[in-house]
Amino acid sequence: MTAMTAGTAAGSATGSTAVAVSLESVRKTYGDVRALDDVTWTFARGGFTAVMGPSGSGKSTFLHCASGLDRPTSGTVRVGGVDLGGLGEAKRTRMRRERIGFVFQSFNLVPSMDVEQNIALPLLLGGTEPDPARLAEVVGRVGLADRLRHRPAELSGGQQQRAAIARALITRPEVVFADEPTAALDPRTSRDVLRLLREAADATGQTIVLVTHDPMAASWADSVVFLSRGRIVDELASPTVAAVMSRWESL
Ligand SMILES: Nc1ncnc2c1ncn2[C@@H]1O[C@H](COP(=O)(O)OP(=O)(O)OP(=O)(O)O)[C@@H](O)[C@H]1O
Repeated sequence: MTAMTAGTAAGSATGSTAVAVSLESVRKTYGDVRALDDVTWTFARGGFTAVMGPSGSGKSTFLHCASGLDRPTSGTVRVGGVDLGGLGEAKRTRMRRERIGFVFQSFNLVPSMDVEQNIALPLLLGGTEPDPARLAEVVGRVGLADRLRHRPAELSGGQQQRAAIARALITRPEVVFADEPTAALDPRTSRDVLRLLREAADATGQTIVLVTHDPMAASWADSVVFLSRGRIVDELASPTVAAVMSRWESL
């Protein structure tokens, strides 16, 4: 299969032309290893895209570079039109906190804080108190209203991930990056988490980029992009579990 050098994922299906995230000729090398090899891609606003590929194909590197957690060796990454490469560390940190949401496999909640404090953390770190109405809305959406005074260790894995999703959404970020968010969850709990991400795209026009190994999780997306050896090699629109598995076989 030949490498695709450009593409528009997900949100193109909605007719939106606004770009949430773009990568242009992005490379990331570690010594001799080309973890990302000339990747050019755009994520349209309001789309839900899954990123799949074999182990070592560059998925985490892709997510880290696209979200500003890491800097590419060369190339340009823009979030909401802002060139991340042109920002100093303080501005990049602020951009990540205010305009980008993150959800990780291991939840990454602060153990000493209760659920409400964890959800409000991006705002507290920025020196602002959460708006009570916004907090109530997000807490209601993830179904944790009766757990606000609990610490993470007192919650199930699914509840912890729902708290992490609320934390990712509290600032109304334009894009949410999720790295294997369902890998530690059972199928039913995984569905709850994926439904929340789907709703974030459908109801509030947020852009979702989901790295996953799981065809079922990928089938919740509008589109799947496949990475192989640091390059985007395929895209599948309107994915079904069977279609994802079939494409996967051909990678
Ligand atoms: N910090 C690093 N130092 C050296 N090599 C790295 C580093 N991070 C990633 N790599 C290499 O870059 C390539 C892509 O790694 P990456 O973690 O992005 O793949 P992945 O698709 O996310 O893999 P997995 O599904 O196993 O998590 C691999 O060859 C990996 O060994």
